[in-house]
Amino acid sequence: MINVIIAGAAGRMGQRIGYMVSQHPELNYAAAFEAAGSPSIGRDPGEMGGWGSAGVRIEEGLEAVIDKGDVVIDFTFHAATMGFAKIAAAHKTAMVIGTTGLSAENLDELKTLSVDFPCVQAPNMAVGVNVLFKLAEKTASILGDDYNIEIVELHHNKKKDAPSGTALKLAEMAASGVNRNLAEVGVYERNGIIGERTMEEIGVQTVRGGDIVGEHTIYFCGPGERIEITHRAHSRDNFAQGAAKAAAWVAGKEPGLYTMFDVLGLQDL
Ligand SMILES: NC(=O)C1=CN([C@@H]2O[C@H](COP(=O)(O)OP(=O)(O)OC[C@H]3O[C@@H](n4cnc5c(N)ncnc54)[C@H](O)[C@@H]3O)[C@@H](O)[C@H]2O)C=CC1
Ligand SMILES: O=C(O)C1=N[C@H](C(=O)O)C[C@H](O)C1
Repeated sequence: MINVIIAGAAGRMGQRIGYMVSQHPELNYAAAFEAAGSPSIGRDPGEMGGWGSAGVRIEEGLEAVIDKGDVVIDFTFHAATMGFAKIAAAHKTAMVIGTTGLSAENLDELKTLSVDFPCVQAPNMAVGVNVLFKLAEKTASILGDDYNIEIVELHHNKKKDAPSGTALKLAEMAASGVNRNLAEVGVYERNGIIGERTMEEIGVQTVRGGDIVGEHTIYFCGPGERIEITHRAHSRDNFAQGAAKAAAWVAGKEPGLYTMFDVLGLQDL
């Protein structure tokens, strides 16, 4: 069995990942931890989530549990994630990172750290979204420069980062399909007398409200027609299943930075 350590075990994702790990035939829920001072410390994450006993108690900090597992699954907060990655790299323990809001500098640092440990990092671990990433790139490359590309994402009112990591990755994939650099053409807000839209720009807009789990639409708007491709998450379970799948895949792999395309075999599509 592969022993799994779950970071942020009391969080919305940490809870569902715990359940999926407990159900996975190759995975064992070996340890859980939370931030210092969390009221969940000492509690059983399964009992907290209402799915039975996980057989572990939530501890404080990764250092307390790092020797108990083969892989750390992290869906927490970007500032914390980079600290966990340093600890996992030092212990050569595999990691699955689903936390979003990582900066370009964070991702560069992760790449450097990954010479010492195998790590899967992806802003969305649902199968359907990873297919959508590929569709965005292909559709953009087929339609070319005559179609305006716009992305709209909707999430719950507790989400801390914007735009979502998924929307940013969608924009990056579409930009790659039309040979543009997202850093140069991404537009994240429009307000006032902004003038006509340029053909090059790729718009990314954010909606926050209620308990929306996550929705992403990419629009290709051309002369006389438009294509809209939407992914809607009905619950957090697809993300959590993807995280469990990634953990089973990455344990024992060679050091390196991997994505869900590697886990799902979509790299060459
Ligand atoms: N890649 C994917 O498929 C998905 C990624 N996410 C991302 O996962 C992250 C978490 O999302 P939610 O679960 O909704 O948030 P949440 O706020 O419900 O859970 C985060 C948990 O991390 C804990 N935490 C924060 N700092 C910590 C630290 N230093 N040490 C240990 N635990 C710490 C918090 O106490 C909390 O329990 C976000 O960045 C979100 O965008 C969410 C869904 C899917
Ligand atoms: O915070 C969330 O909830 C989600 N975050 C991810 C993101 O930022 O893309 C993935 C998913 O849409 C849910």
